[in-house]
Amino acid sequence: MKDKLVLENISKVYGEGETAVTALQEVSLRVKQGEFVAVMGPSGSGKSTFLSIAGALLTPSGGTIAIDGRDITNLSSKELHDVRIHDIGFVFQAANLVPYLHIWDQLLLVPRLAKNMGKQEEEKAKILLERLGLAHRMRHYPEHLSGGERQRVAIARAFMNDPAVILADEPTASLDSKRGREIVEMLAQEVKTRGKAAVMVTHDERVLDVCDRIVTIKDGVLYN
Ligand SMILES: Nc1ncnc2c1ncn2[C@@H]1O[C@H](COP(=O)(O)OP(=O)(O)OP(=O)(O)O)[C@@H](O)[C@H]1O
Repeated sequence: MKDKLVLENISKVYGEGETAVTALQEVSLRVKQGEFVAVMGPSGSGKSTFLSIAGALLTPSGGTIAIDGRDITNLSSKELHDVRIHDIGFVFQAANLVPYLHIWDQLLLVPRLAKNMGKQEEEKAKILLERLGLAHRMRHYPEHLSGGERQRVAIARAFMNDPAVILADEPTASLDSKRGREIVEMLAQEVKTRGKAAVMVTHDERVLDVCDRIVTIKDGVLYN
């Protein structure tokens, strides 16, 4: 299978001089199409920094990143913005839904932002909502959904732009263990069916068996 996400020798130093903090040291990771990798590690070990760099939200101090075979390391901020809109789907700890949009518009916001709106996109949204058991919630606003339902909307939204890479930052943090597991299972299933590469930062040991591979970050060093 093809490598969809490749990070090579990534380092990140925050600040300068005496106050400089090395958050990542020569971290490398390859994620293949259809592969779901969990990243674990203690607080402050560099997990968020790693995910932000993989998601083109933060530029590394050294090393290279490629998504779907394209090197994105030295792109301009406008180009990185486009990479985030077209090539990456994010699922955050809290679902981060837009409070004043119902679920249907929430999903269609993605193609609208990417200026890629059409009948096909509506069809895609419909299929995702059905697959994630949300079809009957289409016209509901986030405040009227349960925590698990909100996370499922966040998952559907992450897949809307058909990205090469899915990045999830503790997606089960606000859920009880049963709901948390359901969410990760759904995420894994979509990753497999659609041939995405996924990386999930988690503290939740109960969902690790759903992942294909577990890596650990300690003091900025990644252990495979
Ligand atoms: N913007 C920043 N400026 C300076 N130092 C930072 C910044 N962001 C993170 N750090 C430092 O970099 C290191 C790694 O932080 P990071 O947030 O990546 O860890 P983490 O593993 O995600 O932690 P947690 O599990 O608590 O979220 C920590 O020492 C942190 O204090």
